[in-house]
Amino acid sequence: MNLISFICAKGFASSTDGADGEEGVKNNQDVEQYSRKQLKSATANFSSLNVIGHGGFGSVFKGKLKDGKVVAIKVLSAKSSQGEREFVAEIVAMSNITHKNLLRLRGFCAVGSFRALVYDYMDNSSLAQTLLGMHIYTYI
Ligand SMILES: Nc1ncnc2c1ncn2[C@@H]1O[C@H](COP(=O)(O)OP(=O)(O)OP(=O)(O)O)[C@@H](O)[C@H]1O
Repeated sequence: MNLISFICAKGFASSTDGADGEEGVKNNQDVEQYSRKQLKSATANFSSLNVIGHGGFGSVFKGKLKDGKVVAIKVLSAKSSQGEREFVAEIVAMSNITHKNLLRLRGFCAVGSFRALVYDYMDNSSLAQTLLGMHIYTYI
């Protein structure tokens, strides 16, 4: 059994909604397994127009799923130092946490050598609101 099969066998992949928006830290939110086709159609075939950032994992695309949900899709780059273990570790760790101040991992895609993580999209204004809500002040 490979690592991705392990995730699925453990029951992380599901098509039902998790405890979105609930307060407190919850365990085992549902994490969906997306097909590459679903992510392609969400991002207009991973159009460079939809690239919103780059991180250690690879490029991040803004996308819209069939259900209308706007998401951030992190596609693992061949150049990334992160590999299969880090990919699986992120899914296992994030699927165990639901908190109003943390981005929700909605799902993942693992087809052939293609790997992607799908998060709720957060725009700058909601990020600023979250930070204000956390009462973060800077002292000079
Ligand atoms: N859920 C999200 N919603 C909106 N934009 C996002 C989201 N996740 C990532 N981004 C954008 O993509 C960029 C890269 O994010 P990413 O998490 O891959 O890298 P990072 O924050 O530099 O962390 P790391 O070094 O761990 O890869 C961010 O700076 C942000 O602009």
